[in-house]
Amino acid sequence: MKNKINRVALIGTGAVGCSYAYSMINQGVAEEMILIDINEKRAEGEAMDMQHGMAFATSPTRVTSGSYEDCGNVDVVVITAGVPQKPGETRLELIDKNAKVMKGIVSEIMKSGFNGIFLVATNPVDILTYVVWKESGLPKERVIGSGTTLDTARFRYMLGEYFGLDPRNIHAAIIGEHGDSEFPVWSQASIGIERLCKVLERRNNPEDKEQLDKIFENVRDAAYHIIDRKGATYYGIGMCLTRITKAIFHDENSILTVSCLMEGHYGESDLYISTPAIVNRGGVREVIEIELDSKERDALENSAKVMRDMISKVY
Ligand SMILES: NC(=O)C1=CN([C@@H]2O[C@H](COP(=O)(O)OP(=O)(O)OC[C@H]3O[C@@H](n4cnc5c(N)ncnc54)[C@H](O)[C@@H]3O)[C@@H](O)[C@H]2O)C=CC1
Ligand SMILES: CC(=O)C(=O)O
Repeated sequence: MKNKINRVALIGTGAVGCSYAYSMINQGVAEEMILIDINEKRAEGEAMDMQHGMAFATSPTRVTSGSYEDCGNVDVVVITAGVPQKPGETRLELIDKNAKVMKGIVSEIMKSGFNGIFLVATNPVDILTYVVWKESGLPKERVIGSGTTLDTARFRYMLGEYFGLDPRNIHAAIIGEHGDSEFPVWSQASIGIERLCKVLERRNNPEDKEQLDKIFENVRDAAYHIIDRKGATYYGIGMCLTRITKAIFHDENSILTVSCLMEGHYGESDLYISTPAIVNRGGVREVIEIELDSKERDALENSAKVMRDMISKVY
């Protein structure tokens, strides 16, 4: 029996969208990708460019450019359309422009009869994922934000560098807003199968505390540091979006720090925020409410307040 064809529509073929598409075709995650952008010529040119590398792909992906009408039979719509930050600008400052863009896009997509999973990356991602959920009317499980997947990946990478270990052995997460109020869950971090607090005890290195605090600051401010240097960030998020898409198409039940709807989790409701969640073919199978210490609980409350204030500006 032939396997089901995995189809993705990508809305926004700018730096983030194309990094995602390039990563997707190199990892052979989907059989079909439709590239859509308000700038139709750009989407067409990007599709042509990617098609021309297909002879060397691990497995073939049919890449085409198209329009919103083509979204009717795709499984996942990934949204990376909208304006990015300028140097020094916060993600939250993008809300007015990008909320308008998002509402227009979702309305067009829903007219196509789309009934799959939305994966949103446009910033401010937690707020815009809420907007997509509201405007689409789709079940919460099927509207996911990339959230702090990228921040968690940065965190694991930098901790890996510090301890001289493979980042895949670092089990630690950044949660809350994908933005300035995000925070690390130190209380639950582990290295391999050992709790981080035990590792630190054993190392007994007086510099560790200060260095770990610095690592978090560098993670939180990474986008600013990169934007100052090269104008935008896109490869990291491209790989994160590929990772989430893979968890969906391979029905992985993987735990990722995506942005999900809170329904009483952590005492919060009616907002999207990042927390570990189980992702599979149905989208978010379960939001995991992890135990936080009192400082982390306060940080989550603060992030949630930022989200609520921003949502009240849109609705
Ligand atoms: N969630 C995350 O971790 C990250 C999110 N981002 C966000 O991703 C977004 C995109 O960033 P870049 O790709 O660097 O920007 P870009 O300017 O390179 O690309 C944006 C694309 O969106 C298209 N677009 C704009 N309005 C549209 C509409 N109504 N319909 C269809 N397409 C439309 C533009 O034509 C352009 O091709 C930004 O909001 C940025 O902040 C960027 C990095 C990480
Ligand atoms: C731009 C952005 O959201 C990031 O690189 O984290």
